[in-house]
Amino acid sequence: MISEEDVNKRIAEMGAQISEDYAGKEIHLIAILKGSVFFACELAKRITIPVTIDFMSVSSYGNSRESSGIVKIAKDLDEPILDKEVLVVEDIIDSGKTLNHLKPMLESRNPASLHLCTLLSKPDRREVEVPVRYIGFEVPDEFVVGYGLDYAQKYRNLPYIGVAEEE
Ligand SMILES: O=P(O)(O)OC[C@H]1O[C@H](OP(=O)(O)OP(=O)(O)O)[C@H](O)[C@@H]1O
Ligand code: HPA
Ligand SMILES: [Mg+2]
Repeated sequence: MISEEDVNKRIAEMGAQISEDYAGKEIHLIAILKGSVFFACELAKRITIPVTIDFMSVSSYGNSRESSGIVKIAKDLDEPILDKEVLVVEDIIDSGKTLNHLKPMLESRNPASLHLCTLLSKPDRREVEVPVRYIGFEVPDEFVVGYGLDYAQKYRNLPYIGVAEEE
């Protein structure tokens, strides 16, 4: 669906935009495991202001193509986010349930600011609205894999975005 070249080009643009928007500040990236790790690493490399990074593990899809609706926190952040400029990094926003659950939880820890950044967004599937500051690509309603996105834990390592065909 999206070639390796196009993904990497877009991530470089996003990194430049974020560096400009947060000029003079430090940015604290929160990557949501596991899907966003590939994107978060590429993005961090393209940000030219000081960057720190932390990880949180939540999962609602398990091995299926549909969100269970239950957002399970398997690992919390290592560091407090009080007074930090926080950017939550996701690989995809689909129903919106994951971020809808996470955003108020993180905001209650009083960061200086908190915005969302996602490589992909699937607007046709949205069940709850979440305000997203940075979106790499809007994609149609197909189950996508690659660049961190899995189907039953596989295909995360593809360097491009593809579509998982129905069996
Ligand atoms: O907008 P939503 O419908 O909530 O879907 C988006 C979330 O689902 C995926 O995670 P998943 O639960 O599959 O965990 P994973 O990152 O470990 O694959 C993806 O990485 C997002 O975190
Ligand atoms: O399209 C998708 N692909 C992989 N994981 C996902 N999690 C939510 N939507 C998707
Ligand atoms: Mg997944």
